[in-house]
Amino acid sequence: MATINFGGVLENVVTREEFPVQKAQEVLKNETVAVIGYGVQGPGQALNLRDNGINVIVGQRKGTGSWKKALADGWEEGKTLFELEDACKKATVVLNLLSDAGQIQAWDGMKNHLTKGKALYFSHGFGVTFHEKTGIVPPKDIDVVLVAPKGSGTSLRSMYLKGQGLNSSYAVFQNATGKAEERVLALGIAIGSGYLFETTFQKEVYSDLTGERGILMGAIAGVFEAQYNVLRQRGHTPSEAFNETVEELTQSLMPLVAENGMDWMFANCSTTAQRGALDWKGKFREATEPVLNELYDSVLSGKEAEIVIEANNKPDYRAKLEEELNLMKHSELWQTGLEVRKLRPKK
Ligand SMILES: NC(=O)C1=CN([C@@H]2O[C@H](COP(=O)(O)OP(=O)(O)OC[C@H]3O[C@@H](n4cnc5c(N)ncnc54)[C@H](O)[C@@H]3O)[C@@H](O)[C@H]2O)C=CC1
Ligand SMILES: CC(=O)[C@](C)(O)C(=O)O
Ligand SMILES: [Mg+2]
Ligand SMILES: [Mg+2]
Repeated sequence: MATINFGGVLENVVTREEFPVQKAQEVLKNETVAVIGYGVQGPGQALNLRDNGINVIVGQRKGTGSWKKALADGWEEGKTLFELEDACKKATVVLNLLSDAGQIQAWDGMKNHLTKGKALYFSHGFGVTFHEKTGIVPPKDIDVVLVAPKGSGTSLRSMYLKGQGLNSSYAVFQNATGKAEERVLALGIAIGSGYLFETTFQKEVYSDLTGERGILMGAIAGVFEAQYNVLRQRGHTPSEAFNETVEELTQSLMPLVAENGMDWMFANCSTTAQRGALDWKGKFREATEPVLNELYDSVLSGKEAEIVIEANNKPDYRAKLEEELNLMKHSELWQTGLEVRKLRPKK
């Protein structure tokens, strides 16, 4: 484990250099790893594990779209693809990658198969942290661990195929066998993480729910809409409003931030832009900090978890969600985006 100085704060980080895939293979050589759920994280983690030479099977409800996807990805019914509970029974390590709401419904059936010495793994601290709402309380004689890739399962897979790796956080909630730590690190590396940073189940879920509702998804989608609307109301064309709000950010400026930091992006913009952006940055920070605090409180109190669980329990939830996403897709802003993306020159 390397200790890294992050701007003056020391943290433990595990990289592929000190914990190579070969070591993960060695640690997991006698394990049967079952990936339960084949939605977004399921395929990314299962395929990376398979390509890394781990003994992996998939558990999924038969007849669903995800089951068909698993078949298309080369998992074979009765050999490497099973019903949920059959896979849990065969496994020594169970990766619970059902949707957070699905985990609640499937828990009673799954927990019977979590016998002494097995390991139960999550990619979110949700179920265990909010156990009063989810009912997910693991038996005491198993290991309970977490590896949470900090990005979509789709990226986990595509980055792995390019030889890169998404970063993931990891945590041990329960160490019944004395081997939970090496098991979780081996799993973290074998699912294709670039490096692993240490956390707890609680810290993971509080930061994750805040991040996705905040800047990663909710805030950025909201601020995009606000700026696009203002530009449109002030007489700008859709393409101008879109390019000045989204396209320039994703195509030019954020890649510069990703490459070398915010000051580097600023340094590569005009002095006119730098002056104005530095002056307005504080105003945006002050306007949004109270909203982000309100959000964090709502996460901490369990209200956000409750909203998600309740929404998912409605029978028409998927259809309603689909409708909301469709509304976004068909808005002028994102229809403009569709056309703008087509205009990007191809290699
Ligand atoms: N989507 C992502 O890329 C990320 C997800 N995570 C976490 O990973 C876990 C899995 O998330 P996703 O892959 O997004 O899940 P998902 O929403 O794609 O669903 C996964 C699977 O759960 C199954 N499922 C849903 N309800 C069920 C039920 N009642 N009974 C049995 N099966 C059911 C579905 O058939 C689907 O195959 C969650 O804990 C999530 O918070 C963490 C990081 C990123
Ligand atoms: C992709 C990810 O890490 C998220 C946004 O937290 C999620 O999908 O839950
Ligand atoms: Mg996340
Ligand atoms: Mg999340």
